[in-house]
Amino acid sequence: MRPQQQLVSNPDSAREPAIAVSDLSFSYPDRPAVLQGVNLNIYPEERVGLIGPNGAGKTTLFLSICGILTPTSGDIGLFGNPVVVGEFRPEIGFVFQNPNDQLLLPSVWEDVAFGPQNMGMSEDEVNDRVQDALSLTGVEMLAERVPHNLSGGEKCLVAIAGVLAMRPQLVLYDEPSANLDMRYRRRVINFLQTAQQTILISSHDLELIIEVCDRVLLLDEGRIIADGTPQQVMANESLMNAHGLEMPHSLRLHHQ
Ligand SMILES: Nc1ncnc2c1ncn2[C@@H]1O[C@H](COP(=O)(O)OP(=O)(O)OP(=O)(O)O)[C@@H](O)[C@H]1O
Repeated sequence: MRPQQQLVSNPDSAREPAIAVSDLSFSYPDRPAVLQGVNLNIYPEERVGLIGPNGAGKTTLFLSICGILTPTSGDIGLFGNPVVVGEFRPEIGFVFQNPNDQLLLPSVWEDVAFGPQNMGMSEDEVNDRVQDALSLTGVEMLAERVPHNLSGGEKCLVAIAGVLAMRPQLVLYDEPSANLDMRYRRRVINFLQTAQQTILISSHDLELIIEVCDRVLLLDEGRIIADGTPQQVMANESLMNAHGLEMPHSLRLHHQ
C-alpha cells in the first residue's frame, strides 16, 4: 500500500472532528474494493476539497459518510456519533451531483419545505426556514416555479436551498459546478465562500476548490494519497500527474 502524504500538521487535532473516518473500506457487490482503508478527520468550519480522477471513489465516500452505503469495514463518526445506515441526520446535508435526483415536488417552495416539514417543524418555522434558504441562495423569485422546468443553474441553487433549509452543520457537495455556465458557477462559488457550515466538496473544477477550500484531499483508487493546502497538493505537478490530474492553470502562473 502506498503511504499517504501528510502535507500539513493539523492544529485542530484536539477538537472533536465533524467527520472522522477510520480504516473505511467499501466494495459494491461482486466488484473489487472501491474504498481501501480510508482514514480522515475533518474539523468544524473547515472547507475541504476532495479531488481525484474519474472512478477514484469520491461519490462512494460521500454516500458512505451520509449513511446511504454500508461500509464493508471501518468506522465513520459525525460530530462524535457513529453513522447508522439509513438514519435521518438533519445536521448533515448532501447536495447531489444531479439536482434532478433531489427536486421531486411540484413547486420550489414545497421542495425546499420538504426537509423542515419532515423534521416536524411548525408551519411558521417551516416558512422562516424556506424564506431564509431561498434568500441565502438568491432564488426567492423561483418559489412558485415548477422545479422540473428550471434551468440547470437554477436547479442547482434550489437543490442547495433544500439542504440549507434543514440548517445542517456539515454539507457535502458532489460536483456543485457540473454543467453550470460562467455566471451560475460564479454564484455557486460566491455562495460557498460565505457558507457558514463545515463543507466537503468533491469536484473536477480545481479552480473552484482553490477559491473555496483551505484544505484538499487527493483520492485515487480508493485511498487518500495526499492531504494539504490547495497549494501543497495541487501545485505538486508530479503528484497531480501521477494521479491523472493536471496542475491548475492559476497555480502554474503563480509558479512562474
Ligand atoms: N452502484 C454501483 N455498482 C457497481 N459499481 C459502482 C457503483 N457505483 C460506482 N461504482 C464503481 O465504483 C468506482 C468508484 O465510483 P465513484 O462514483 O465513487 O467514483 P468518483 O470518484 O465519484 O468518480 P467521478 O469523478 O467519475 O464521479 C467506479 O469504478 C464505479 O464504476
